Amino acid sequence: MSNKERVLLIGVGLIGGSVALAIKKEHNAIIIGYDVKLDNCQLAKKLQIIDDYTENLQEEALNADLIILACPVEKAEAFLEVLANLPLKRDVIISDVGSTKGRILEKAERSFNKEVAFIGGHPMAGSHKAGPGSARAHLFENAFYILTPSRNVKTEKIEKLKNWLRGTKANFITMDSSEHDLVTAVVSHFPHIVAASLVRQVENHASKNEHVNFLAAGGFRDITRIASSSPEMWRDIVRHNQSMLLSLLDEWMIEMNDVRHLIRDGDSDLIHDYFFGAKKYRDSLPVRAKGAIAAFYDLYVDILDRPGVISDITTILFQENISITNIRIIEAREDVYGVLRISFQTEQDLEKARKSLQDRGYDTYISM
Ligand SMILES: NC(=O)c1ccc[n+]([C@@H]2O[C@H](COP(=O)([O-])OP(=O)(O)OC[C@H]3O[C@@H](n4cnc5c(N)ncnc54)[C@H](O)[C@@H]3O)[C@@H](O)[C@H]2O)c1
Ligand SMILES: O=C(O)C(=O)C[C@]1(C(=O)O)C=C[C@@H](O)C=C1
Repeated sequence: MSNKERVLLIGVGLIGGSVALAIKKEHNAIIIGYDVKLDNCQLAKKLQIIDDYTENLQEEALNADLIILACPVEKAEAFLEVLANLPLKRDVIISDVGSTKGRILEKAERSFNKEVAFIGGHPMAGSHKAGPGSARAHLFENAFYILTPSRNVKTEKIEKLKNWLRGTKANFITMDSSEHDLVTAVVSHFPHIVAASLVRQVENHASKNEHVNFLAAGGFRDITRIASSSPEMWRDIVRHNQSMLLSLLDEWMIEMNDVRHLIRDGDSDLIHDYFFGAKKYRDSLPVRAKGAIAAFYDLYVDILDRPGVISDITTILFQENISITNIRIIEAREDVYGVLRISFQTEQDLEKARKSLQDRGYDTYISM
C-alpha cells in the first residue's frame, strides 16, 4: 500500500464531493468514497472527485488518517457507532459536515474513547442541488465553516483538521454544539420549513386556479429556491433539531398572529413600519461574495465533439453581453444532460443565455 495519507469520505454527494475537491487541491492524499448509492461513487470517480471507492467501509476505515461523514445526519450518527467499534488508526481525525451538531456530538462523546479526535464540522454554504455532479472545489470559499470539537480534543488536532480543509478557503469558527444548533435553526433550518410550507400553500391554490402556476414568479421563486433541497437531508435535520424548531415555530405563530392583527386593523403607518423594519435589517446584513447565499445558476449544453464548438458558444454569449463565471466540460456523458456546464451569476443571465443558445440550435438543460 502507498504511504500517502488516506481520506475516507462517507457520503459522496454535493457537500462531501466539494470537501473532497478542496482537499485534493492542497493535499496529495488518496481519497476513498463510500456511499449507499454506487452510482454516486462511480460518477465521483469519473469526475476525479475521489480516487476510488469501496464497498467495505470497515476495512477502509482501519487505514484512514481522516474520516469525513457527509451523509444525512441521522445516518452520520449511526456511522459513528460503527466507527467506534473499529480499531482505527491512533492519530485518526474524524469529522462531519452535517447541518446539526447536538446529537452528533453527544453520540461521538459517548462512543469514542479519549484518544479518538472527533471534531464536528459544518460548512455554512451549499445549494438546493444534490449529488457529486454539483460538487465544486470553491463552494465554501469565504463562507463560515463551523467547528464543534468534542471534549478532550487537543488544539493541535483542530489545527490539523483546518489544515486538511484549507483548500475550502472558508473562515473557520469554533462554537459548542448547542449554540450551533440554536443559531443554525434560526438562520437556516426554520427558513427551510417556511419555504416548504409556502410552496405547499401555493400548490393547494394551484389545484383550484390554473393561473397560479404560470404567475408564481420573481418573489415567490426567490424565497422558495431552497424548497427544492433534498427531502432526505431535511427530514434528518428536522428530527435532530426538533425542540429548537418547535420553539421557533411557537414564536413564528405569535409573529403571524401579530401580522394578522396588523392587516385586519389596516393602519397604514403600522403596516409600513412592519415592512420598513424588515427591509432595514435585511439591507444591513453583511454582503459576502459566497456563503450561505451561494449563487448556482448553471446551464448544461449538449455539444458535439467538433473543433470550435466551445468558442462558438462563448462567442454567442459574448455577443449577447452575458458574463459567465465558470465553464467546464463534464466527461461522464451518460450521467448528465449535456456535457458543457456554464455557470452564471444571475438567473436572468442564465435565462438569456439559454434562449440565445436555443435560438442557434443548441439543446440546453437547467438542472441535473
Ligand atoms: N446541501 C447543503 O446546502 C448543505 C450545506 C451544509 C451541510 N450540509 C450537510 O451535508 C450532508 C450531506 O448533504 P448533501 O447536500 O451533500 O446531500 P447529497 O444528497 O448531495 O449527499 C449525501 C450523500 O450521502 C449518501 N448517503 C445517504 N445515506 C447513506 C448511507 N446510509 N450510507 C452512505 N451514504 C449515504 C447519499 O447517497 C448521497 O450521495 C448532510 O448532513 C447535510 O445536512 C448540506
Ligand atoms: O443555499 C442553500 O441552498 C442552502 O440551503 C444552504 C444552507 C443554508 O440554509 O444556508 C443549507 C443547509 C446548511 O446546513 C447550510 C447552508
